[in-house]
Amino acid sequence: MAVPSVPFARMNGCGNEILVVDMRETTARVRPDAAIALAGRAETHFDQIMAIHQAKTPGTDAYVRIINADGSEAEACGNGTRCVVQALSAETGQTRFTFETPAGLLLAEEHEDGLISVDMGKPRFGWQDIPLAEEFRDTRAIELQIGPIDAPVLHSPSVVSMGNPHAIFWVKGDVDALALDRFGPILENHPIFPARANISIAQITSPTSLTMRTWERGVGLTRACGSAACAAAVSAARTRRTDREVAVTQPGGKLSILWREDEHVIMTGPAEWEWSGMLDPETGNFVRDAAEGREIG
Ligand SMILES: N[C@@H](CCC[C@H](N)C(=O)O)C(=O)O
Repeated sequence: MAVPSVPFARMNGCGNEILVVDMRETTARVRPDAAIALAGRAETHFDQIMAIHQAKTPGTDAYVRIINADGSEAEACGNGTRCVVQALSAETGQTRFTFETPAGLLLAEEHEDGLISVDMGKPRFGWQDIPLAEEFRDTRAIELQIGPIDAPVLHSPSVVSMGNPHAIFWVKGDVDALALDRFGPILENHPIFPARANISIAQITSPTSLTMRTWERGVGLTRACGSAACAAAVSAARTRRTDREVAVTQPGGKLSILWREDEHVIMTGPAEWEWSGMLDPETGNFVRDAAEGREIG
């Protein structure tokens, strides 16, 4: 039986390329093959698909699945969540949302200035939570390095779960100077990370700011990664490199991250709509809307 097409919007959060797909009127799912096909085309190339499904739990606004460009599913996506907020608030005027994801609940709010805050929950630091393949008592700096044994290029990352696994390598110099495209895939798939990991390199630029780049699990190099920004901010504060509130600069833009005293991490930043269309979630075939409308529903 043919699956009806569903509306989708091409958006970005600080340059993180997002397809917001509205699955609320169908029981179908975005198939991994369809995602891979969409990621492979220049026009619909994306880092994550945010598939919005009917809410499963009373009190929540939607159930959201997060699909990486390689068809794998992720537990968290900060930049994509802001895009979902913007798409739904454009449709309904609602500004506060509670989303359910496979990893739990996310609270989000659009502010008057258009910026969007997402409560990304509490970071987890236990080695089984991240997860790591073996016990590390101190996850502020684990024994892992890349490059010659006596002159490693990258070493001793902080590791943390923001719902999804992150490793942050601290560097003194320019984050653009390192070949993350070469080291990223090796580290993402390193045996120490049984669920793979998002790999970032970060430079502290002041007690309230850092600059970073990320090799995303299931994607590759991205212009921004919200959960990685949270992971870096939390790890920087935890290792006394910065305060608990920092401005994070990534190639695609800036995010503000606050690690509150109650341990919740609040990420604030923009989301941008680009264009809309209709999509077959089983094949990845799509048509662009002729008239550039604003809503996805
Ligand atoms: N871009 C996202 C993170 C997406 C998920 C990640 N690739 C994973 O597999 O964990 C963000 O903004 O957080």
